[in-house]
Amino acid sequence: MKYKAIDIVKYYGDLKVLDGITIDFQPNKTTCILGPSGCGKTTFLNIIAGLTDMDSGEIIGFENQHISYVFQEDRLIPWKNVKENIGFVLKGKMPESKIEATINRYLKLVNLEEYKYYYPKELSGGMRQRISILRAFAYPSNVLIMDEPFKSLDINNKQIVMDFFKELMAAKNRTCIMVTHDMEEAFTLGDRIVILTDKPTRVKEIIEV
Ligand SMILES: Nc1ncnc2c1ncn2[C@@H]1O[C@H](COP(=O)(O)OP(=O)(O)OP(=O)(O)O)[C@@H](O)[C@H]1O
Repeated sequence: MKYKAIDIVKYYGDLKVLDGITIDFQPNKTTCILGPSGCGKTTFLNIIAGLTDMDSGEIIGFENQHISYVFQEDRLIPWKNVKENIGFVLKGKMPESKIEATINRYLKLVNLEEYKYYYPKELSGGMRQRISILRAFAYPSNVLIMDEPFKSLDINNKQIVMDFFKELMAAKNRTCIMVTHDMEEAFTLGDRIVILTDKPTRVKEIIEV
């Protein structure tokens, strides 16, 4: 499967946010997108995910794909426990009988089995973000979109969650597109790094790691 964004242009009113962004995404690899705050990274991810319309350009390969999206802050449902939060996205995606086993397998992979019946408010920020990432991986998607998933974490938790992300990427083939503003994070996790400029937002450089 080829995943491409070709010459994407996006305006919000008179503001030209994206000025012809072209990127090839390598299948089953991680592409990190780096750029200054407000340059349009989230907008670009939303266009790929089909959540935001573009003014011109072409998105190839993402249509009819199962996409998992991890947002900057965890989007766990507060009144559901860990098991229910993961089970919720798996419902209808696999036989009911497989759901519990899938949840157990993923929780075990990250040593969070004992938190299965905890509610989000009973978990640390790092644990909640790990569950969000875990949920994205448990969902049978082939594309994983992540918008600064480590942003809200302190330095210790960030390292834990980044290691965990690498473990999950190694365990399962996914094409991952991750936005970050942290160069070190991009070099640690990315196979390809795309650097965007600001005003107008274009691709400045593509680095193969
Ligand atoms: N729905 C919207 N309507 C109007 N303007 C918007 C909308 N969403 C974003 N913008 C503007 O578009 C620009 C890009 O926003 P976007 O959130 O995509 O940038 P970003 O690079 O992800 O920012 P950050 O790094 O701070 O998260 C900003 O100037 C923002 O104010």
